[in-house]
Amino acid sequence: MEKVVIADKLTKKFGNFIATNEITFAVDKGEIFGFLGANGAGKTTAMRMLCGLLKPSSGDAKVAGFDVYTQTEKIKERIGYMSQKFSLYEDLTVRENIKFYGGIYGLRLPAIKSKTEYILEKLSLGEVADTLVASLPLGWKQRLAFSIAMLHEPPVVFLDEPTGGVDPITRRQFWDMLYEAASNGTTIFITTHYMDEAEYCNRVSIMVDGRIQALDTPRRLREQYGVESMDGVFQILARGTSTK
Ligand SMILES: Nc1ncnc2c1ncn2[C@@H]1O[C@H](COP(=O)(O)OP(=O)(O)OP(=O)(O)O)[C@@H](O)[C@H]1O
Repeated sequence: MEKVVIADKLTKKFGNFIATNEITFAVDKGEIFGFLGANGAGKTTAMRMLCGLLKPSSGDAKVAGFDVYTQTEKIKERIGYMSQKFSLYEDLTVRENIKFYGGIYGLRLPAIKSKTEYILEKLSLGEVADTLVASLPLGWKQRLAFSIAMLHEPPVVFLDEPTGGVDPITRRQFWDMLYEAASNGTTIFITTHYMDEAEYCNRVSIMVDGRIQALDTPRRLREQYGVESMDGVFQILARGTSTK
């Protein structure tokens, strides 16, 4: 199986403080990999290193076959990225946002046009194509932001708490998009605080104080810790408490 994200003892120190401590894992092509941890565990730091935005202190990592020390520009071209504070322009329309980001990702005008039609149709946004993004419901904005992160058809997409602030049904609709992208071979690397979402991942890692404390399928983690849900696993590992 092709490995799309590989981290080998990847470490980031800020002065004497070790934010990410020798994390090691490999994510398969088309896998949905959940990257969990309590606030301050080091997830964002790790993700920024993998996206080529922050130089590691030590260890190695490759994303889409490129090295995080020496090939950061190539990595940036080949990844999609969406954060909780996703960067849609609220004062542009849906159509204008797609066009703007298409241009940033280097798509030509005909490709932008066909992608625009595809996204409008797929997300049933035809009626609001010329409406300002500011007036859309949050769940619609999140799905639009994900579609825009996928405009240049990256092999891997990094999602940093992409579904914050919406209800479980709206989150589920977002996850339908993730499953479809993954089944088409896109690798999904996602952080979340929602444990229903952790259950949806193929595999989950849980970080505590900069280290990966557990990494397996949700089912095997539940079995290993003898609990009914990923929330139970998370409480034991990340919060140091048991809810059994
Ligand atoms: N530039 C920096 N300089 C110093 N310390 C930093 C810096 N960036 C992050 N840290 C520290 O590293 C630790 C890990 O932060 P990080 O943002 O990676 O955690 P996180 O798991 O993403 O948390 P959250 O879920 O709150 O986003 C925190 O204690 C944070 O204060």
